Amino acid sequence: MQLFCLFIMEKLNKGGTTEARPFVLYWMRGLFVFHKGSFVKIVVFKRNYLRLIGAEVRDSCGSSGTGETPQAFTPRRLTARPAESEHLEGKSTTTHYLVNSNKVCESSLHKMAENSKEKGAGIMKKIAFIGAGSMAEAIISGLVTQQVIEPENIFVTNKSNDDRFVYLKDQYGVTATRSLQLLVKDADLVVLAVKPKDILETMQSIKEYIREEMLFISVVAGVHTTSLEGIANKRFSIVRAMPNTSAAVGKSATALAANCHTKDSQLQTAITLFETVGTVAVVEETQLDAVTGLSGSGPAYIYYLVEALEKSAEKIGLDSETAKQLILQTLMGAADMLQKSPKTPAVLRKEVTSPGGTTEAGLKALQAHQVEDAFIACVQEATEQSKRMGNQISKELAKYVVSQ
Ligand SMILES: NC(=O)C1=CN([C@@H]2O[C@H](COP(=O)(O)OP(=O)(O)OC[C@H]3O[C@@H](n4cnc5c(N)ncnc54)[C@H](O)[C@@H]3O)[C@@H](O)[C@H]2O)C=CC1
Ligand SMILES: O=C(O)[C@@H]1CCC=N1
Repeated sequence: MQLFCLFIMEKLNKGGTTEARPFVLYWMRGLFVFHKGSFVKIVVFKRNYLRLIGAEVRDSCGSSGTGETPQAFTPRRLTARPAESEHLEGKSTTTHYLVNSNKVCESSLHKMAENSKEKGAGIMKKIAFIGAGSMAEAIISGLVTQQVIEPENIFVTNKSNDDRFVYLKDQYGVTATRSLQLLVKDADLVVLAVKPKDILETMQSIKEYIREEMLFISVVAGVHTTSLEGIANKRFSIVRAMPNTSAAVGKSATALAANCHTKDSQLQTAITLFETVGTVAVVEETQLDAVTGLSGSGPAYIYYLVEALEKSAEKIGLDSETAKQLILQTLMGAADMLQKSPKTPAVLRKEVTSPGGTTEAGLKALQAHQVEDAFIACVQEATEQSKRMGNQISKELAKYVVSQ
């Protein structure tokens, strides 16, 4: 089984570049903690750095983003929690208490949390969340847990769910309001966390409150910064973020991309914010579709693998509880090996594979079913879908901008 984990890691890496390894590894670890439920912790693995992959991006500044946007001169790093689908109706799937179970990382974690607090204390006086769902709650939980900002200075709004307001107030002590003026007034940072389908309506309702000096963070999949600027009909600092649901356990692998109006200090604020819920990589905006296909959607691929392993365990006669425990520990062990060992996934895989042994027989079955190709196609298709969604929304917004 451990071998299968290494195999998946190898295949997912093949869909991108070797630079994707820390990213893949980080979300795998996040999944395991999320899956295990009771062993929850916040870990800010700042050593997981990603390098910028040079990419051309057109922005509202009318120029290529390469070398001009703040990310071009900022160290690229991995650092990064989910919450309200409307169906949750006030309830939450987010784990609220974050306990550090990793002794090795303890001192550096505390140091980093202190750094985040220090940075946050100076930069974040008021944060407004538009959308009070899974992603918003995940981030709020990280900020409150790490005492980056006083909870009452976190303002949230949603479309119509009052139970959700009560829940968030009780759980985190945040200020919930439907007054957009109160929400955004004096906010240094606005986090847009609505579904892509609600973007037009949301931006229309808040555009009059957007000020040039404010930092706007969008976690909305696929929606380009130029589309957000276009609909607001003004130029302002926007950082797009692509976290994943492992943010719920402080283990998101988040990627950020800033538009050309974003100051370096504002990008640092965004990094600090997402470091409270995991790791952060700074990329060009054009890379966000790939990030979405790899690590944004990534948790689902691993859950799918676990479902398949659970089915296989049943077929070979193991009881489900024993199988669950074996699968989870094998996943966690493989993730730890990948993180702590200098060996590549391929070398680690070979170490499990005795010539003529069981592993070799199992791997042959995977190859016969073209599992490698399937994983590569999976990540590529998810990436293409992110592009398609983004382009479709850009077109819809363009129609709106022209006709308004
Ligand atoms: N679920 C995931 O794994 C990930 C999701 N994302 C992105 O995060 C965003 C939010 O996702 P979730 O939190 O899962 O969604 P959700 O459905 O849980 O929450 C959406 C929130 O937006 C609010 N909303 C809708 N229209 C509004 C309006 N006009 N004004 C104010 N609030 C409004 C809803 O009331 C709700 O509170 C999406 O754009 C998604 O692409 C990004 C990364 C991963
Ligand atoms: O499936 C989706 O579209 C969103 C974006 C990344 C994860 N979930």
